[in-house]
Amino acid sequence: MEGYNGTVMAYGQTGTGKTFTLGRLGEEDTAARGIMVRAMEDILADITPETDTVSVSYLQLYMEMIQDLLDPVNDNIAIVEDPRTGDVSLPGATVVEVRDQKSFVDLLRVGEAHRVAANTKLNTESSRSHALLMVNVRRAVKGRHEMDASISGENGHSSSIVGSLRPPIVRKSKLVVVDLAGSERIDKSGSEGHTLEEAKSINLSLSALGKCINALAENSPHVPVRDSKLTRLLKDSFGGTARTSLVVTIGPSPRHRGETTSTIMFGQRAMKVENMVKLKEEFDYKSLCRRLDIELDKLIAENERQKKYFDDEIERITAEAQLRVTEAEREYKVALENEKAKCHQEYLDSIKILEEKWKVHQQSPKKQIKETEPTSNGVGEVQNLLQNEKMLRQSAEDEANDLKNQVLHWKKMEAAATAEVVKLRKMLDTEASQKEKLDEEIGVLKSQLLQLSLDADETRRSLDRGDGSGKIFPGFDSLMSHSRNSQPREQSNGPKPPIAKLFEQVGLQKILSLLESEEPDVRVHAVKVVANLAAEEANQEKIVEAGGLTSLLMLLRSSEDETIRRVAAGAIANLAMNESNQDLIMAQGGVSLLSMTASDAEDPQTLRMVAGAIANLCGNDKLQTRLRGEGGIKALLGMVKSGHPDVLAQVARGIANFAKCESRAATQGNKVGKSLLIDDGALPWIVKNANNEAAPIRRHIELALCHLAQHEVNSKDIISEGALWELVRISRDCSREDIRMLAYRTLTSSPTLQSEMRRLRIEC
Ligand SMILES: Nc1ncnc2c1ncn2[C@@H]1O[C@H](COP(=O)(O)OP(=O)(O)OP(=O)(O)O)[C@@H](O)[C@H]1O
Repeated sequence: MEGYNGTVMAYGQTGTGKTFTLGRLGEEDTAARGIMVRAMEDILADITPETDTVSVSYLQLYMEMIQDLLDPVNDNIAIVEDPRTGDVSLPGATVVEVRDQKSFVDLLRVGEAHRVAANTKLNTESSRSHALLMVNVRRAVKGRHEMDASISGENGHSSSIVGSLRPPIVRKSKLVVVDLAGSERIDKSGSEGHTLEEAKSINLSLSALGKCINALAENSPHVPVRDSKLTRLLKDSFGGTARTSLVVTIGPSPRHRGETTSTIMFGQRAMKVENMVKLKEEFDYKSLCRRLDIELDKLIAENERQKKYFDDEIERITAEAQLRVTEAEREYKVALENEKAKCHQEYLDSIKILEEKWKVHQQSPKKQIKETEPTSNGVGEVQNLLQNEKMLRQSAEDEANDLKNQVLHWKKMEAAATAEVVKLRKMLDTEASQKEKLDEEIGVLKSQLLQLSLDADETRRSLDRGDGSGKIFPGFDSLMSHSRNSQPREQSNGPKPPIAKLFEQVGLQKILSLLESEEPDVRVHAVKVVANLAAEEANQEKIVEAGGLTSLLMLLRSSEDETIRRVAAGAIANLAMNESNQDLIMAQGGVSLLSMTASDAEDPQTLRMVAGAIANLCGNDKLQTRLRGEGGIKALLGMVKSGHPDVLAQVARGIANFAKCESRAATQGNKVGKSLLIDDGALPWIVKNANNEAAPIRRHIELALCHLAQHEVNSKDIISEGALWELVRISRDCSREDIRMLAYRTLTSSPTLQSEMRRLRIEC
């Protein structure tokens, strides 16, 4: 009952064994245990203490008051209905967690002791109240701990962030066992006074229950659940979402013929009520909140760490640049001072030399008169010295200019360093805003994935309910409409479906990359989205081009999750509608992977998807031999074990496609030998199901048989396996005129079949 609600009710005349059937503890004789004890044994046997909790409330409805049988002082418990889900609960009731069978039996004993019993004429221990045992089982769905682990990993990969926003799922199951008070006629039970009031109250609530059952059985738009507390409490149990079993008890005495008839009629009416069993899963938002808090703390710490790193880096670069500028200025000043000092010294030395020469010249006048030439020589020397001084000045100026240039160069470098710092700051700002954008994008992606997953689950549930629209699950839709030229479904007149929106906003590449996510849940959602996209013919080529087919085949090969394999197979089935994709599927070993999936799977829906994919490949003339060589036909025939009509319909379609291709090849002279289908042992199954009551299965098989019989070399097997009789039946009775005519033409054109028919005196 994991994730589902269940109800067991016992209804019947007083004293006929309702409490006997439901409530016996069977302490001395285990064979005498009632349904309550046995049900709890079953539940406890399936419990894993790490993930599951089982809790019990035990109540009685007495005179329209709900009393807690585990705490009788609490005798006016209110019924609360969840306006969103319609679930009924009793928050005021005592809830006791049950860990073993013994503690449960002790609880039942306490409850039974408090149950109001009064003597009536009919039953010395007649229960005067309706007793309700409520067992709640909560199961944390597997795999969440892995997600937690990845969140606590060092570098939060984006896919793990996506996963962290998916709340853990709790599967809630509720079993309600109702021991109704006796349905009796007041005069028979001899009720008087207070007991009469009890009887009236009991009859009132049971008649309210009867009215609800009648309304539901007749599909009446109004069901009067509000007429009594009993019907309000059991609202979910009839015509709701629970699996409901009704036990009716009757007395063997002819005296009670009237009660017996009305009890049986009650049961018959109740059998007409159809419930829609619904899986109860809830998100565990508290645990998600805790996880997000941790995630947030981590992101804040990471953000602060990065900010500090960049601040330190800016400080370091600024200090370095400053140091280099100061060093350059210092070097320049020293060099300048040195050069100045050197020039000054040279200047002083030159002056000194000149002064000395001048003195020598003054001290020897005669020589000066005699040597007219030397005088002119002295002037030349001065002129030379002045010339030298000028040159020295010039070189000092040049060097000063060099140094100035150097300072200019260093200043430029300082400006470049400052520009680099500004650039780094800008880069930081850009990165921060990109991070913000990415965070937003991830948020959108996560909510879209969540929404899509809910949509996909909802459509799948709708499919399971089979509400007949036939267009609920795009994968299913396309799978069934296997015509290669099928028109694309609804064009863009109306609002775009969520998948198409996601496709546009997120991009195919990103969606496909999620197929390889570490997170199992993200993989599940991603494969569902890809399967939905693959249902649209317009997307199929893009998916294959972007490597989606390879990823889907990889999932078939490596995933251990049944849902992933089922949805991946469905997506492959849709892609296999296209002829060029069929070649690619074969080339990438798709047939072996599909066969392997078929042999491992038990879920009929997985088998249906796999069979659908192979059936599409069967319709390709060029792939016949390879498909069969890689075990495609064997895998297809192996799936008939499932017995599920949806699976059988796909198998039959595959066989019909294959037989048609073979017959075409035979007509064109490309096939000589016997049918590969017959070699692989398909004929006995074909004969057995040629008259299957499900029209889609029957139609495909009839076609397959006609195609097989068209090739003369198959005739002997057709006769020996008894398929001739089926062909004759098809030619006479088939409601589809085209198939009827095909069978007739086949029979009349085959010499071997004709001679056998003459031998058996059969006429078409
Ligand atoms: N299958 C059975 N075999 C033997 N004894 C039975 C059986 N069914 C009922 N009884 C006996 O009949 C008596 C009445 O049964 P029980 O109390 O279960 O009836 P009930 O339908 O719950 O009555 P009420 O509606 O008045 O509570 C009990 O003594 C019980 O032991």
